[in-house]
Amino acid sequence: MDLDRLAEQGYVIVPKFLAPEQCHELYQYATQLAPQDWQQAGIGRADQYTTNSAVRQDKIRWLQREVPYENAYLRMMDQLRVEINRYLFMGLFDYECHLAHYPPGAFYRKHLDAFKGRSNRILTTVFYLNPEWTEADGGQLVIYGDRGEVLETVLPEAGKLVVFLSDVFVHEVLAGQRDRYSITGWYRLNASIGGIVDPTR
Ligand SMILES: O=C(O)CCC(=O)C(=O)O
Ligand SMILES: [Fe+2]
Repeated sequence: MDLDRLAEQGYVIVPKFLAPEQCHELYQYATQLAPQDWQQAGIGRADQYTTNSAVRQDKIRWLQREVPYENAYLRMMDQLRVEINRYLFMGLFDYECHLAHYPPGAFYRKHLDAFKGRSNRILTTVFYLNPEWTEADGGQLVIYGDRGEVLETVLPEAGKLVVFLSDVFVHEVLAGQRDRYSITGWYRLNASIGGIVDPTR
């Protein structure tokens, strides 16, 4: 992964972050989950959490260390965290992530993943699991610059990882024609102060 690029432009797109076999396993895992394994995605954290289908319509599943397939991904992202800290001195403290499933037609309107000075979400990672995704399938991630210009339009293709600063880049997920699977996560700083434990979600 090109950490210089991340440092320079605030985001990086890695077309083949994982080998095809690893992507395929995660894809199989995500697609065989039962409806009760998923929850309606919301906006906001902890006591500010609400669901709002006008803003986002995906279903999510927080990954847990107790589930082997899920732990494997978490451990890999832990390694990446150490690498980023070593190289960019970011002091990232931990990582949380969820699987996301966007059924056909589902979207996530323009948003930031964190607000300046208000959140401990520092870096967003999005990893895509979708084999043979084409332009016609839609479901692109659009990343905007600070004047509202389009910086990147990203196809959610299997193996691709996108990493960006959570409080800098407005982004959105366009509606697609197919079921769209991804793993979205956040590297966080430890914002616990005065013995008050900061909730992870
Ligand atoms: O799936 C994507 O491309 C982005 C998802 C996203 O923006 C989020 O979950 O906050
Ligand atoms: Fe987001």
